[in-house]
Amino acid sequence: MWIKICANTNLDDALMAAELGADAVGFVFAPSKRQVTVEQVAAITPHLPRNVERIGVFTTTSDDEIIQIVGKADLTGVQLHGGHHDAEYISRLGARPGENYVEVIRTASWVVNGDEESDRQAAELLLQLAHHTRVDTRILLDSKVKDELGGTGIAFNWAKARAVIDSDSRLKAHDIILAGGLNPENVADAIRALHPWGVDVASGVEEVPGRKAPERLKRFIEAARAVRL
Ligand SMILES: O=C(O)c1ccccc1NCC(=O)[C@H](O)[C@H](O)COP(=O)(O)O
Repeated sequence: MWIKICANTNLDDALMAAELGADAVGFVFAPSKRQVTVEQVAAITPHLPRNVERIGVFTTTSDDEIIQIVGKADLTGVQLHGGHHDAEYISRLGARPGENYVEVIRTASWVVNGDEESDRQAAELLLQLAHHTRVDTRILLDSKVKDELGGTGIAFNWAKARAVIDSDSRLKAHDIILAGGLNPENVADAIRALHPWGVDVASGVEEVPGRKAPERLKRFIEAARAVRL
C-alpha cells in the first residue's frame, strides 16, 4: 500500500513521515490553511530521503509556474487538484535531464452526502478522467464539501465509488489513491471498502492545521500497512 502524508508545512513533520515509512510527502501550494511557499519547500526537500516522493498539490496555478516550482522545490510529482491543466506538458517539461517524467496525480472529487445527481456526476467525471489520461496517471479520489476540494477531514461514500471503479476496466487499470477524511481509526475499513492502490491523509494525522500529531501519524501508517486484502 502506497502511503502519502499530505499538507506538510515544516521539515520536522515531513522527516517524521518519511522515517515512519511514508512513500510520499505532500506540500499544498493551493490556497489552504496549510499552504506553503516554494521557498519553504525548497528548504525542506534536500533533507528528505531520496526514495520518498515529494508531491506538490496545485489548483489554479498556471502550468508554467508549476513547472518552475517543480524545479525550484525539487518535487518528483504534481497533484493537479482541480483547475485546468495540461498534464502532459507539465510531466514532460518538469522532468530534469536524465530523470523520469514528473509523476502526475489527477484528482476526482466525490461530494460528501450528495444526492443521486451529484453521485452520477462524480462517477461520470471519474470515468472521463480515466479514459482521457495516460494509464500511468494516478487518480486520487477526494471528498468535496461545499466549495472545499481538499483537506476537508470528511469521508465520502467509499462503496459507491468502488462500484464505479469495478464497472470499468480502464479505470481499474489506473493506480487509485483514496483520500478524504481518512484517519488512524478508519483507514483499514476504507482500504477494505475501496481496494485502493494507495491512501492519502492530511487533517486526520494533525494536531492543528499544518502541524502533524506524531502518535496519529504512526498509527495511521501502521494501520494502513497492516491490511491484507
Ligand atoms: O490539505 C489541504 O488543505 C488542501 C487544500 C486544498 C486542496 C488540496 C488540499 N489537500 C490535498 C490532499 O491531498 C489532502 O491530503 C486530501 O485532500 C485529504 O485531506 P484530508 O481529508 O484532510 O485527509
